[in-house]
Amino acid sequence: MDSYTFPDYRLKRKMNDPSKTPLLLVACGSFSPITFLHLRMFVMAGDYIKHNTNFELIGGYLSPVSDAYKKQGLAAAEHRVNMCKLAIDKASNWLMVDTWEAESAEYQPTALVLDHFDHEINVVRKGVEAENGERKQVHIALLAGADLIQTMSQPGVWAEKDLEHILGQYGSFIVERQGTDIDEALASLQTYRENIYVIQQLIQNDVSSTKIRLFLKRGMSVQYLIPAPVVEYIEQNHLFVEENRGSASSSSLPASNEAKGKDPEPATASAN
Ligand SMILES: Nc1ncnc2c1ncn2[C@@H]1O[C@H](COP(=O)(O)OP(=O)(O)OP(=O)(O)O)[C@@H](O)[C@H]1O
Ligand SMILES: NC(=O)c1ccc[n+]([C@@H]2O[C@H](COP(=O)(O)O)[C@@H](O)[C@H]2O)c1
Repeated sequence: MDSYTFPDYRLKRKMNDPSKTPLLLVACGSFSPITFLHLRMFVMAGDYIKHNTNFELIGGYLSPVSDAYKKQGLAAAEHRVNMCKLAIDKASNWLMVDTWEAESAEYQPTALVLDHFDHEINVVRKGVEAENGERKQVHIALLAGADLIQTMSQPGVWAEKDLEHILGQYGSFIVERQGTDIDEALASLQTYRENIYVIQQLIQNDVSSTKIRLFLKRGMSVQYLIPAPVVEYIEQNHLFVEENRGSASSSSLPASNEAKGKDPEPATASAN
């Protein structure tokens, strides 16, 4: 990780409304490959935040998981990072791709990933400018689909202290997802309810990376389901033609892979 630098070129430097609480959204995921829904999640959250909260968004990050996650269908981190960058390059003025997780040789649990952002934003950069040169600490939050929050009630996938850390300290914006009963998913997370914001998908879109990989494997087009430069990149690099299965196992991986019908891996999420 010698060459790693935290990207901050699209972070808001000064708040528009200093009476609000500055907020940063972080989406952790495989992005194998990135889809329009991954990007829509940020936009839906942006609308929700603007109309329903007292937060002011100062930026958003995609954080592709490390190759050590070994999930079925996980393309090499280098490709996943490149695809994420191509997806946001010209299409967004506030989203960035952070490669800290992807460049790590080891799997980084989500709690540690959020700590990394907290450090970069609130310790290194001392938050964001509010008014009269004064700086405000930025609230860091996890942006995720309902299926991810559902795994938080499944035994062995998340360490209890990680849940406390993620939902108690940081909080989460959850986008509804077809096939997941949000009330059921939140039932055992009531302690953290005031830190969990549920966003309705007013136009249902259930595109997933799994479906994209399946189409590609069958030689079907994925045009208009994922960004055009990503379609081009996949073609040029002959990605997802064969399902690439993770091989090695690691004791620090969460069991969600198994729970979601992915490569079974032994579990126990670590915590800080
Ligand atoms: N259609 C969707 N609706 C709501 N959330 C989604 C959707 N697609 C992805 N997400 C969310 O995006 C985040 C990143 O997900 P990830 O890359 O693991 O996506 P995925 O499309 O579910 O992948 P895969 O199909 O490979 O399991 C997760 O929090 C996931 O819940
Ligand atoms: N214990 C944990 O920290 C934990 C458990 C499950 C998933 N996750 C994260 O959620 C994201 C999405 O994972 P899945 O693609 O397996 O749903 C990944 O970034 C992964 O690292 C973290």
